[in-house]
Amino acid sequence: MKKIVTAAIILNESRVLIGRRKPNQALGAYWEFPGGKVENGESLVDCLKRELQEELGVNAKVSEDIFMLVDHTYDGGEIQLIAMLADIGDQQPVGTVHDFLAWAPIEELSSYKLAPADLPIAQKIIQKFGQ
Ligand SMILES: Nc1nc2c([nH]c(=O)n2[C@@H]2O[C@H](COP(=O)(O)OP(=O)(O)OP(=O)(O)O)[C@@H](O)[C@H]2O)c(=O)[nH]1
Repeated sequence: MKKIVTAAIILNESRVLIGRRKPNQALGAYWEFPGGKVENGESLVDCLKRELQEELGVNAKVSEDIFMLVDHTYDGGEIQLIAMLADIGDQQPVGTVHDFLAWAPIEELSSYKLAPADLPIAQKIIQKFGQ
């Protein structure tokens, strides 16, 4: 069954927050947007708020609007990745699942090894929020 995965676009001035997956995981050492799988009965917004609390220790405001929806098939199966804007104000994220967090300059987003499903989202971020 297709996994529904939420992903947060957290902007701070001209940077966006990304996390690096641990090397021993599926898609090890790829960078991704914070987020994760929707649980039974959970709304997209509630899912992303929960994941941001778990992964970054922040209480985020998540937009109801979908920034971009990407269907992607990995060897391990199909995902539908749903990116939404999220605002964490001046809270400092502290990573609990990624081995690194980075505030990537939007202009440099393409130089990170992003999870393949994230590439169209990164392109849209660059178009919309880049210089
Ligand atoms: N959180 C997040 N997951 C992403 C992104 N792009 C992308 O392909 N994914 C994939 O979507 C799935 C999200 O699952 P998860 O974060 O809840 O849990 P997980 O890594 O343990 O996944 P798994 O249980 O399938 O191994 C993973 O397979 C992950 O590789 C992204 O930008 N953010």
